[in-house]
Amino acid sequence: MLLLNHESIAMVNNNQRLNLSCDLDLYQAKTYLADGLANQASDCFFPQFCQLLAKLIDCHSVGVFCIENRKARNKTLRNIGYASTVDVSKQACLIGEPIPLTDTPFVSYPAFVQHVVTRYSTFAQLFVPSIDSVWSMPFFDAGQVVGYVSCQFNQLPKSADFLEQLLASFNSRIVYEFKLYEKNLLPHLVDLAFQHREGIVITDSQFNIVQVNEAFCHISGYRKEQLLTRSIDQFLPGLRAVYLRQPERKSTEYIRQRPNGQTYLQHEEIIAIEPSESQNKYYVIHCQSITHKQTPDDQIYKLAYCDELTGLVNRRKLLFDVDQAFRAAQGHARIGALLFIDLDHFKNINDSLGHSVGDWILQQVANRLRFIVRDSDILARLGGDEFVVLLSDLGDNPAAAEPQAAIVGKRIIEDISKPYLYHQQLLHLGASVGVSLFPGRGQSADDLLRQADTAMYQAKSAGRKALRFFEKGMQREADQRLRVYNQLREALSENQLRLYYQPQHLLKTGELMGAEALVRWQPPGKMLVGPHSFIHIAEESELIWDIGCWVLQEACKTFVKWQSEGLRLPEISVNISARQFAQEEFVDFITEVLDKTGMDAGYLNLEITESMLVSHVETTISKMNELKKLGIRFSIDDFGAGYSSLAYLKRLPVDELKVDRSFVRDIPHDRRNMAIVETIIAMAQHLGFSVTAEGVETHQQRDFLTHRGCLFYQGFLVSKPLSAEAMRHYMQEHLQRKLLRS
Ligand SMILES: Nc1nc2c(ncn2[C@@H]2O[C@H](COP(=O)(O)O[C@H]3[C@@H](O)[C@H](n4cnc5c(=O)[nH]c(N)nc54)O[C@@H]3COP(=O)(O)O)[C@@H](O)[C@H]2O)c(=O)[nH]1
Repeated sequence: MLLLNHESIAMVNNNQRLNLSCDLDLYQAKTYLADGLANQASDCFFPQFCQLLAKLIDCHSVGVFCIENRKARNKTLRNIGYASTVDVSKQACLIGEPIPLTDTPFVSYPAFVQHVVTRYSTFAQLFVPSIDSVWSMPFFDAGQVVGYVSCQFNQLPKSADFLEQLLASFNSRIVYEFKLYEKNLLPHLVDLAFQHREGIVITDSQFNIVQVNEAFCHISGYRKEQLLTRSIDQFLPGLRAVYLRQPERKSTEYIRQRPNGQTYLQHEEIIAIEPSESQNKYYVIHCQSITHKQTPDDQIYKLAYCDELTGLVNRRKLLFDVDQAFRAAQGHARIGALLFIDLDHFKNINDSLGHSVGDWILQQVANRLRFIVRDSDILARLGGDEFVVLLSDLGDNPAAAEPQAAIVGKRIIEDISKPYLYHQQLLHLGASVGVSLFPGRGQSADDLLRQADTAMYQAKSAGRKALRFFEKGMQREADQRLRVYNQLREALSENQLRLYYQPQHLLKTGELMGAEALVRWQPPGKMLVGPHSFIHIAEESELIWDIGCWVLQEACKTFVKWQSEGLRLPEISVNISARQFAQEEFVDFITEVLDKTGMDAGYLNLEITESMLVSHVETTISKMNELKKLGIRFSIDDFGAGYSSLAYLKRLPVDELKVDRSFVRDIPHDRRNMAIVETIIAMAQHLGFSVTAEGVETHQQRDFLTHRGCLFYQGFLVSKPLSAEAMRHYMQEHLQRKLLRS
C-alpha cells in the first residue's frame, strides 16, 4: 500500500502540516456524518461512510482499509469500503481486494503524500492519474492500529487538522464496525470456500479433522462421517510429519489411495491458522487431485520417467540423473551421495497380506521419503522394495559430506521403521541403507548404483535397519557373492547338489530315530562345499525355492527307496527356509512331492526356524495346520538362538524343539548355557513337545542331556552327516546290531 511509506512519514515528521483554511464547521461535519450513518446496516456501513466523507470534504475518493493477519509478519490491508465523487467505472475496483504492503511499516499516525501518481506506478494503476495527493489516518483499538481511512485528492487538500479531528471522533464507531465486519465476513467466506471444487480439510491443533468439504469427500472417496474427528494421518499419511519437520515447505504432491484401492495423484497444501492468542491453532489443508489435469505430454513424460505405483522417478530417469549429477560433481569439485534403500521384511508383508497391501506400503514409504529429501534431491524407486535417494550437492569437503549423508540415511531408517496403520492393523518394516559418495578416484557414474547396492547388502548382513558406506573391500565380497550365485544356478541345473543325512538317536537307548537331510554342493573336481558357504546367498534370491524343492524331493525319494529296501527309519527331517515357507504355493508343493514320490507324510518332519514365526504368525500357523492335517510333523530348529517368544510358542502346532548347538557346545563348562538347556527341556515337557539336542560331541554332554530328560540327540559323537550311500550302510549296521541284541 503506497499511502503509508517512509517518505510520507518523513513528511509528517518534518511538520509539513497541511495549513489550509477550513470552510466547514467541525460540529456540523460531525453531525452530517453521524446522521448519515445512524441507521446504516453493518454490511453497507463502510461504503456509506466513504461516500459521505468524500462528498463532505469534496475529494476524489475515500477508502477504508482493515489490517488482515495483524499478528503475522506478512500482514496486509484489505479494502472494505470505497466511494468516489467522480465516475469510478474507469478505476480499479478495490472492494475486498487485499493490497500488499511491500516494505512499508504500518504507521500509527496520519500521513500525507503528494504527487503519488508520478511517484508510484502501482498507484496509477489503481486510481485515475488525475489524483495528486493522498492523506490517510489510522484507527485504533486498545492502542493497536486496526485499519486506515485514506482520502485521495485531485489537488492539494484544504485542512488535515480538520480531517484528523473529524475522524478521531468516529474512531470508536469505525472500530466497532470493523469488528462486526470481521465477525460477519468470516462465516460467509468459510461457506464460500467450502463450496470450492477442490478439497478442503480443516483440522484442530492435533491434526484431527474438524471439517471437510464435499469436494474432499468426492476426491478421497470417504464419507464425511468417516473423516470427522479422525487424524489426518489416516487419510493423508505423511502430510503432518513433513509439515512439522519442514513448516516452510507447504505444498507437495502425494499418491493417495481411495478406500476402493484406486490411487490418484494429489497436490496438497497446508496452512496454519491462529485466529488469536486466546484461540487454538487450526490447519487448513487444500487438496487438488491432479491426476486428470495432466496434459498428454505430462502423461508421456510420466510413463517414460516415473514409477507408476509411487509417482517417484523410475530407474531409467534415475540413471540419467545419476550421470548428470556425477558429471556436475566432477566439473564443480562438489560431493554427492547415492543412498540405496532396501526394505527389510517387505516380502513378508507382500506374501502374507497380499500385493495390494504391499503396494500400499510402498506408497507410504515413498511418501515418508518425500518428507526427508529436499526439493533439489532426487528420489527414485528402482522396482520392488528398492528406493534410491541422490543427494547431489553435499559441499566440497569429503569429511563433512559423509556425516551429512549419514544423517539423511539414519533418518530414512528411522522414519521407515515407524509402524504403518493399515485398517486397524499395525504393520512393521525396516530399511537397510547403503551409501556411495561421489565422485571418487577411478569411479564412474555406472559404478555408483552398484557400490551403494553393495554397501546396502553389507548393511543387511549387519542385522538390518543399518547403514553402511561403500568401501573397496565390499566390492570384492559382492563380486564373490555374484560368482557363487551364478555357480549355484549352474550347480542346480548340472546336478551338482548332494544330500547328506545326519542320524538322530534316542538318548536313553541309542535307538536310531531319524535323520536330518543336509544339503552339500559338489563342484566338479573340487572339495565338497557345506551349506554355510552358499545357503545364505540362495536365501537372498528365488534360488532358495529351487534348492529347497530339490532337497525335499531328493529326501523323499531316497527315504522311499530305503523303505523299499527294508531299511525302516522312523522319520526324515528337512530344513525349510523362511522364504520357501512364505511362498503361497508351499502347501500345494509339499502335497505334490508326497504324491509324486509316494512318501507317507507321517514320516516327514519339517524343521523351521523361530525367526520365521515371528513376522507373520497367523499365516504360518494356518499353513502349519494344513500340513499337520496331512500327518507332517514340525520342529523348531536352533531353538533358544532366536526370539523364543513363549506367547506364540504355545499357539504353534509344533511337535519338537531342537536345542541350538551353541548351548550344547559348552556343557559342562558354561553354567548359564547349561541352565538354558535345562529350562528348554523342562518347558518343552510342560508344553508337550519332544526335545532333540544338536551338536552333541562328548559323552559328558550326552550324559547331562540324558539326566535332564532330553529325548533325542544328533552330533559328531554318534555320527557326522553321511552321504546317502553311507547312511544306507549306517542303517543296515544299526539294524544288524539291533537284531543281534534281540
Ligand atoms: N534351508 C536349508 N538349510 C539347510 C539345508 N541343509 C543345511 N542347511 C542349513 O545349513 C546350516 C549348516 O548345515 P551343516 O553345515 O550341514 O551343519 C549341520 C551339521 O553338520 C552340524 N552339526 C551336527 N552335529 C554337529 C556337531 O556335533 N558338531 C558341529 N560342530 N556341528 C554339527 O549342524 C548342522 C545342523 O544344524 P541344524 O540344521 O541347525 O540342525 C544349518 O543351519 C542347516 O540348517 C537345506 O537343505 N535347506
